[in-house]
Amino acid sequence: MIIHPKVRGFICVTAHPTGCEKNVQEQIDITKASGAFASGPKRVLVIGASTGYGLASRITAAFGHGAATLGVFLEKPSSESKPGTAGWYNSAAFDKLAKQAGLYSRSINGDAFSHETRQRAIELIKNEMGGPIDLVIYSLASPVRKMPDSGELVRSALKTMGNTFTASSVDTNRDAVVQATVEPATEQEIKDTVTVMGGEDWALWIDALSKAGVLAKNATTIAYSYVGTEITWPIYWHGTLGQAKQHLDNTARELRTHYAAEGLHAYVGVMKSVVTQASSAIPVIPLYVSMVFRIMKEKGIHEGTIEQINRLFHQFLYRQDGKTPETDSEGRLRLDDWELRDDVQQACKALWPTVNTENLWQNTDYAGYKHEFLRLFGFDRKDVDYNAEVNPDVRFDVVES
Ligand SMILES: NC(=O)c1ccc[n+]([C@@H]2O[C@H](COP(=O)([O-])OP(=O)(O)OC[C@H]3O[C@@H](n4cnc5c(N)ncnc54)[C@H](O)[C@@H]3O)[C@@H](O)[C@H]2O)c1
Repeated sequence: MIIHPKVRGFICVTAHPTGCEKNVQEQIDITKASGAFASGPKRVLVIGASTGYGLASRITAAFGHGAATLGVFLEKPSSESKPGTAGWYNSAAFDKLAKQAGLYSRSINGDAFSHETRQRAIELIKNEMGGPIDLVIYSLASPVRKMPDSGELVRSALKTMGNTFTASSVDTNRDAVVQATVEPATEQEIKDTVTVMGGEDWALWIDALSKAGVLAKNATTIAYSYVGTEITWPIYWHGTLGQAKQHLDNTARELRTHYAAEGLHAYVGVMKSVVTQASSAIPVIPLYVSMVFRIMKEKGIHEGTIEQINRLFHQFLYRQDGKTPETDSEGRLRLDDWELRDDVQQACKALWPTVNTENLWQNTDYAGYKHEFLRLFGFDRKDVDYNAEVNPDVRFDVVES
């Protein structure tokens, strides 16, 4: 099959296996080059392990610390007419490269919200991993959750609260700056978004692992969050997603209290904005990312997904001096500290009202955004011949759930 990008709205419906493998290799190389890690986790469970922050976490744990990793994700292999998803190819590449490096790697392809998937994970930990999990990364991004007991499908809504909000956004199909209007959510939509993207499922995972005796004493768990800035607050932090993320903050507090005797360290990690499949789908974010990337690159403080997670492990979770990580007043780890620096945000605020379709490419890093978006699916790499035949049917050691 010859595979080229086919972009539909904010998603690319094709992915390239060779490009995805090279992306994974590149993240491994960056992790290795980021220096020796202090003592770290031994057995790691990553929920949402195939793309974005979850994949970067799996790579950092395995190739930075030599940890055994169990990854959970929901991806599709290739079919007769279609290549597999990027997360499928990333996970296949990770599995191959981890095994080549002598690292334990297992993957479950299934719905992380279901009790069955939790049971599958517990069985694998008990039967194969040789000890309990000492780090649980929760990195799911999903628009829908099938409730584990009732089977009901609950959908999240990307909406504001209170008033309709209109702001500049970029239509990535037409490369045009447009005005995007986001409607206020109903009470039900707010509740549903919290059900899908809040902390309930994270707590169910921790409960299940703990009850099954496969969570180590003094284990760490972290769920990723986003707070952002005044520019994105109306759509994110002050919108339905922000409500869900505040629920995540509450869940972290509850987990710390509930599992105090077990010494569980439960954190929310507030991350910077990066280009992922999840963030591309949120109005305003791609334009904000194009702006803030330009400013952070100019200041020499730009980080991508893997650099953020490397820093999370180095400077927060597994510090050389063995100290507990610094947190904000809410107990969260702030990896968005550089993005929120005053000089960065002042520059963003000054640039924001001036950006239009004509100056988009010059005044922002929109080119960088487009490039990174295609890279998510294994495209736009100079070292891959996209006109060459490639086998889309990539198999690896994966447990279907
Ligand atoms: N992208 C950003 O800029 C950004 C910034 C801060 C925080 N975050 C947070 O990081 C977390 C991960 O987001 P991302 O941007 O890396 O997203 P992503 O789209 O790259 O990854 C989502 C992962 O979830 C998995 N997944 C989705 N539904 C699933 C299901 N039902 N069962 C099993 N796996 C499922 C996917 O397979 C994938 O591995 C989210 O909580 C997000 O809010 C993202």
